[in-house]
Order: sequence, then C-alpha cells, then structure tokens
Amino acid sequence: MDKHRRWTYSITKLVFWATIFAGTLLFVCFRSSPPSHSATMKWGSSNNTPQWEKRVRLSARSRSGHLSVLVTGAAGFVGSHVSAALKRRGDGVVGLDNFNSYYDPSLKRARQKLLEQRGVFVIEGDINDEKLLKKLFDIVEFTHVMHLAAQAGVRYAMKNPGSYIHSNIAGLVTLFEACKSANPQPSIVWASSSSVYGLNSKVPFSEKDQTDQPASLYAATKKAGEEIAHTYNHIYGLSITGLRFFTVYGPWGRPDMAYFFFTKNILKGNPISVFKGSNNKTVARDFTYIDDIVKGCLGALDTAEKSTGSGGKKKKNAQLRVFNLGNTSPVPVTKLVSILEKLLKQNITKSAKHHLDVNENLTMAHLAGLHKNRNYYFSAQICYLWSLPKRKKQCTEFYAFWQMKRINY
Ligand SMILES: O=C(O)[C@H]1O[C@H](OP(=O)(O)OP(=O)(O)OC[C@H]2O[C@@H](n3ccc(=O)[nH]c3=O)[C@H](O)[C@@H]2O)[C@H](O)[C@@H](O)[C@@H]1O
Repeated sequence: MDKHRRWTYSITKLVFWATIFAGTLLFVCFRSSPPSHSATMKWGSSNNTPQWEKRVRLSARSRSGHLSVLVTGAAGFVGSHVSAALKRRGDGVVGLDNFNSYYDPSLKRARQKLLEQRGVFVIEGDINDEKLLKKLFDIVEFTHVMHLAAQAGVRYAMKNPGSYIHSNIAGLVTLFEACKSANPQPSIVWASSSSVYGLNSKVPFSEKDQTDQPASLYAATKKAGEEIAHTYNHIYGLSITGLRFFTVYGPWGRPDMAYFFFTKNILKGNPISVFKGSNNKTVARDFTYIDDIVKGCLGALDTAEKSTGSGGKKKKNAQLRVFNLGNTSPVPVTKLVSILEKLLKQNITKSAKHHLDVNENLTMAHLAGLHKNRNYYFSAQICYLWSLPKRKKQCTEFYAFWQMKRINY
C-alpha cells in the first residue's frame, strides 16, 4: 500500500513539475518571439482564397501596352502617390504593405482606402514573406516592381535598429530573391536615400561621389541596399534602378518628419529644436516635393530596361542605375521653421516663440518662400487636423478632397 502511495505521489510530483516546466517554456517562447506583423498572418490564413487571387489579377490588369507593377509600401507616403499615378495612366498596380505601427497606421489605412476607390488592391503582407511574394509572382507576370517598403526615419534607428535590418536588408534580399526567381523577371526601381552621402561635404552631391561614410544606421542600410542591388544585377541579370530621395514632403506626408511635428509643436506652443551641423551651422536639406518624386519614379520605371536573367542565371549584362531625386540647393531648416511660423502665425503662441531654439538673428526677409510654399501650408493644415483625434474623420475627408483636386500627374 505504502509502495503504491509513494508511486502515486511520485507521478503526481512529476506531472506537477512537468506542467510548470512546459508552462514556463511556453511563456518564455511567447514573450521572446519577435513582434510579428498581423498582416502576414492574415494573408496566410483567410485571405489566400480564389476571391483574393481574383482581386490581385483585377488590380494588376493594365491597358494594353502599359506596365503591370507591384508596389511595395503602397500605403506609405510615396507609395500611395506613386500607386495612384500609375493607376491613373492605365498601368496595372498591386500594392503590398505591412501596415506596421512605426507611425499611426490609421493614416496608412486612409491612404489604402483612397487607393482601393481607384481600383488598387493593397495587400496586407510583409516583404519578408517569401511565400506571399512567390504567390504574387505566380498569379501575375509583373513587368516592374516599385520597391518603396522600408523602415524610414533617420533618428528612430537609434531606438529600434532591428527594424532597419528587418525591412531594409532582410526584406530587400527576400524581394530580390523573389524577383530573380520570377519568370519573366521584372525590372526593379527602389528607394535609396540621400542619407548615403553621410559625412560628405562636397556639394552638390553627385551619384559619382564615393558614399562610404554613412552617419546613421538608416543610411548604412540604404547604402548596403545599393551594394546588394549590385550583386543581384551582376549575378542574376536583374535590371535595378536605385533612387536617392531627398527629404520628400507634401500632402499625406509622414508624421515622423520634421515639418509635421514642428507644425504640431508650434501649434501646441511646445518647444522645437533645430539641429546644428558641423561648424555650428544649422542643418540644411534639399526638400523635395512629392509630385517631383512621383515623376522621377514613373520616369525610372518607363526607362528601365528589361531584366536579362532566367532560371537563376543572367543571359547578358543588365541595367544598373542610381539617380538623385532632389534639388541642388539645400534649404536651411531654420528657413522651414520661419515659413511655418509665418503660415501659422494666427495660431502661434508667445511661449512657442520663446522656446524656439533657432538663431534669433536670422533675418526672415532673405528666407522668404520655400519652393512651393503653398504645400507647406497644406501640410501644416493636415498636421493640425491629424493631431486632434476627434477630427480624424474631417481630416480624412480633407485628404480625400486634396487628393482629388490637386494630383494630376
Ligand atoms: O531623404 C532622405 O534621405 C531622408 O529624408 C528624411 O530624413 P530627414 O532629411 O532627416 O527628414 P526630417 O526628419 O524631416 O528632418 C529634416 C531636417 O530637420 C532636421 N531636424 C529634425 C528634427 C528636429 O527635431 N530638428 C531638426 O533640426 C533634420 O536634421 C533635417 O535636417 C526621411 O525621414 C528619411 O526617411 C529619408 O530617407
């Protein structure tokens, strides 16, 4: 009897500790798994249906002689403008976006809604999802890929370095792999960045300049992307064009960019800080209006030669290009601030002025008018509306109105 009781006791103890161990293991696994994009899961489970495929095909359908383009990052700032422009001129467009929460995803959803009204299907999925990419290339013979999905932002790289590796390096490689294996191979145009010029001091920046001094991890991942592009072009014959964007601004812009949060802070009476560069000079940027970027993207797609590979080998050398998409006259950030001050003057409060960390001696007169001032005004309006949650609906309508009226590439 005693023996039996001891045996039962041992089994119970074993079961107890095994349960504790399994529970702990599950808990640890659950806690330490990398944040997954719900988007990717969604595609795999319920959206991969005949209806889904039909939507993809319909969205990719182009007028005869036009392009069929997969746009990654389609719910992003540049991606949504480019997708709309392509669709408008008769190209087939399928969008892909992971709707991550780097900034308010409802802004991305609002862009998606507008695109869907124009017949562009934006799939919720990640560029690291090999299966999804393969599926898309199986369903559609894309002539081109406009690759705009990326982890953007220069300063956020210090907070979340892994996200830059995930999107700008791993994601780029996964996409290139899918393109190289596709039959026929598409031509690729993708977003690099002016940040690759890093610590270079010679201006204006030229594509011929050496770019080996990145000043941020973001810049380093974009530079790495350019080298990776070279490799895929060299080995597999992919036709690849890299576009170095210079601080793009405009309606539907990214809230993490300076013109957005400067406006928000000025309106709220909060302080803003303007960074200083070398020699204690205010930093300057080639602010580039979104319409010009869209023209550059479309021009790059239209002039891209075909890829030359198939079955993992190239038949002959393929095109490899890099272009700056910017201006040659950097604008000091203090000038941006003065324009915002001027445009927002009815809203600006004394305290905000006191807090402004800009050079007080700056003569406003010679700073008059950034290229296309009016658009800063719109951006300021958008920012203001967006900053008030209860007015989000109105904000979306404002966006929609703006989009309908203004964009005509
Ligand atoms: O085109 C590019 O290469 C890059 O442009 C922007 O990066 P950035 O130029 O730093 O844009 P903003 O964050 O809007 O900053 C604009 C300027 O304001 C300055 N700034 C920013 C924030 C701040 O608090 N104070 C300040 O002076 C920045 O140093 C920069 O000179 C984008 O965020 C990048 O994703 C993009 O690749």
